[in-house]
Amino acid sequence: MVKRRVHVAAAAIIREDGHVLLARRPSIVDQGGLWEFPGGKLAPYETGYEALRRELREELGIEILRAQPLIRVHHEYADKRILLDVWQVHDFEGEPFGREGQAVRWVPQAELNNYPFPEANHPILRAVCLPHEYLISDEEADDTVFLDKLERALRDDNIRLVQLRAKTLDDSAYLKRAEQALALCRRYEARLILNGDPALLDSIDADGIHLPSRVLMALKHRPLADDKWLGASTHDPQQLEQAAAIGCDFVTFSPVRVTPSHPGAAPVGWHDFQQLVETAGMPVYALGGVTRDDIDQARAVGAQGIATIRDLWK
Ligand SMILES: Nc1nc2c([nH]c(=O)n2[C@@H]2O[C@H](COP(=O)(O)OP(=O)(O)OP(=O)(O)O)[C@@H](O)[C@H]2O)c(=O)[nH]1
Ligand SMILES: [Mg+2]
Repeated sequence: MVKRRVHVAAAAIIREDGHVLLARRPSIVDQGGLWEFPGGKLAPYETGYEALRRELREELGIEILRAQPLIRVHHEYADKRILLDVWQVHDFEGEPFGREGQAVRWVPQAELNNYPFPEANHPILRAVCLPHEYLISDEEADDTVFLDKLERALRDDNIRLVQLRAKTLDDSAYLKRAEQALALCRRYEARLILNGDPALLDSIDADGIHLPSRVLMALKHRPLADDKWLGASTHDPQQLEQAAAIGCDFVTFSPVRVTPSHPGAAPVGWHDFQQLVETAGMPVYALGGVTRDDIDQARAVGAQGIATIRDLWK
C-alpha cells in the first residue's frame, strides 16, 4: 500500500504564564478523543503559515498576529505519512473557543503529560517545554567565580536551561559543583543538565543528562527514566540518527558556524543545517559560532534555538 502523504500546520499557542492551548479531537474523527495542537491540513497551493492562519480562524475564531516556526515532525502512521509543521503563536486577536464544538483548554506546561496525544506529538511536547537558549557552562577553576557567572546568566539573561560542562574537574569536584549549581538553578526555576555519565543522576537529582557524542554512540537504549531530560552532542547525520534511536529529548548540533573554540572543524552552515534539522525528529539547538543574535535565524531553519558558551558565560 502506498501511504497517503498529509501535510498539517499546527499551532503551539503559548501564553505568557506558560499555559498552552490544547483542543480535543471530536470522538468521531481520526485519532478521536486525543488532545492536539489546533490546526489542520494544507489546502492546495497554501503555505504552512497560510494554512495555520486559516485553520485557527476556522477552529478557534482567532487571528494570528505573530508566529514563528517551532518544529517540523515527520511521522509514519499505519495509514499515512504525516508532516506536522508546528508554529509557535506569540500574539493573536480574539478569544479562542471551540468553534467546531471541540473542547479547548489552557494547560500548564507541567500538566501536559496528563493529556493523551497522537503518537506523532512527542517531539512537539519536548519543543514546547524547552527554551530557545541553552547555556553550556565554561571551564572555571574557581567554584565562586563559577557560581557568580551562572547566577548572572540566570538573573540577567533569563537562562532556563543549563548544561554543567566541566571536563577539567575530577569526579568529586564535579559533583560538588553540580550540587551548588543545582541549588542555584532551582532558585531561578531553571533546569540543570549534567554532562557525562547517566549514573551521575544517582548522586544528584538534576534535571537530566547531556551525552557527549562518544557516549551517545556507545548506547543501545535510553539510559534515563522518561521524567528526566536526555540531550546529546551531535556533529553528523549518524549521530543524529542514533540520538533519535535511543530516544533523546533534544540534541545540539555543531559546528554550524565558524567557531574560535574549534578553528579546525568545518562548519556545516545554515543551509545544510536546515536539512539535518528537518529529519532529526526532535528539538535541535544550533551550536558553534552562534550567539543570541542568531536565535531567529536558527528558528527560521527549524531549530529549537541556539546553544552557546561564549555569548552567555561572562
Ligand atoms: N491538528 C493536529 N493534527 C494532528 C496533531 N497530531 C497529529 O498526529 N495530527 C494528525 O494530523 C492530521 C490533521 O488533520 P485534521 O483532522 O486536523 O485536518 P483538518 O483540520 O484539515 O480537518 P479535515 O479532517 O476536515 O481535513 C490528523 O490525521 C491528525 O491525527 C496535532 O497535534 N494537531
Ligand atoms: Mg484540525
